[in-house]
Amino acid sequence: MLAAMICKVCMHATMALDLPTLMIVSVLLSLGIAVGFSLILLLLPRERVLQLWTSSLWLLALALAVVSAQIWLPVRWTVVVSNTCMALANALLIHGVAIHVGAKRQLRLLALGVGGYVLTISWFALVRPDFDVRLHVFSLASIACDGWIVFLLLRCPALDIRRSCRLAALAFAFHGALYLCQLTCLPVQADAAGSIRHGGMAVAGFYVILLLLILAKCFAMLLLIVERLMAGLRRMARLDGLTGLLNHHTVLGDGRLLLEQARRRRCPVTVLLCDLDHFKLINDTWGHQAGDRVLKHVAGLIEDVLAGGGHLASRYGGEEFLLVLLDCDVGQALAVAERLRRRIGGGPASWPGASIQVTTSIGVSLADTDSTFEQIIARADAALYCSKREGRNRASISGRGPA
Ligand SMILES: Nc1nc2c(ncn2[C@@H]2O[C@H](COP(=O)(O)OP(=O)(O)OP(=O)(O)O)[C@@H](O)[C@H]2O)c(=O)[nH]1
Repeated sequence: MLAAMICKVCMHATMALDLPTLMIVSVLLSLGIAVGFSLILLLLPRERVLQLWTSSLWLLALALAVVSAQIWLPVRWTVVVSNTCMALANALLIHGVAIHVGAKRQLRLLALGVGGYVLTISWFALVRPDFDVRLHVFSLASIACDGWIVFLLLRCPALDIRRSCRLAALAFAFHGALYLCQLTCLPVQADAAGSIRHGGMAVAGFYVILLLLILAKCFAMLLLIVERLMAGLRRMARLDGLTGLLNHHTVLGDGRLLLEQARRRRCPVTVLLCDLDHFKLINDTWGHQAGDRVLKHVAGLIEDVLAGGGHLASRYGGEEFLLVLLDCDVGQALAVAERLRRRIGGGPASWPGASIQVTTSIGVSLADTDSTFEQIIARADAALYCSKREGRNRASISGRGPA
């Protein structure tokens, strides 16, 4: 009974859907989507990908409007103009996806594709008019664009935007698959002169599903932008804006987690608290911006020394850095502290007209079995104080004094 009802509805839709109606629906829909994207662009005017996709959607709306105007304009020229707009729209879409996933931009290949497509369509519209060939070329080009986009989305290296990339790839893959079906399974096509009814329910169904998939693609594009913005916000909330290391709040949370996991696996954890020596003097001598430069320089050295190994590196306060070393006993931690101290003391930060020398004092504290993370940091702080008291530019171990 349900199947009969669905059949009835489809039959009704088929009878109601002739090509001009469908074209008007498509134009209105694409205009609505383009306006929607433009409104979002007003909120995010610097979003390069959104700029490209919004332009692409306006071009798509223009292409459909030109096709709808075939009743009043010379058909051949409307075919050329609408297909040119469509090709440019797809090029902007692909370019935006490439930027979104951080892939290499292939502007030359895109320009070649657009040029080749427009020339082929123009040939079969102006020189040797042939509707069937044009339709096949259009379908093949759509499949190629969707395939290109799916390829880019699935190869996206960033973990934090991978979910939306996969969902969007699905929408584009369905869109491409629909054109593949059209190319291989639909013998009778609707054209400007005819109506969808000539093609029967299959052709009407194709156009209805096509509209739905275009909507799905647009939602997928929004999803891509939303997830990337959210990932950016999450990153900003976790990191220190100046150095790019973890910030105070994040290292406390991540450190507690790391400590719990390490205790379960019975592997040692050590905390290093580093404080730059006489940093106020650097600010007073060279200015605050030079001080910032030194902080970035030191952060780079810390990242270098701790590369790999699952350790945490953070900017704990103004000129204080807290490091949490996983799977490191006191001896290994001290070796890391010494390496870091020598790297920082051995290579001055470059600043216009000067190179600024800085040293660091370090406190080292091993996590025992029952202290909280905060208590371990407090012990590292006491050891750091010991290093400062003993003359700076040295590392001290909690409870043992200078190494
Ligand atoms: N440029 C810059 N300076 C900062 C920043 N955060 C804190 N500071 C400065 O860091 C300096 C820290 O000074 P103090 O706490 O006296 O420490 P110190 O001069 O390093 O002396 P010791 O630690 O005893 O060796 C202050 O002058 C702060 O203004 C920052 O983000 N950028």
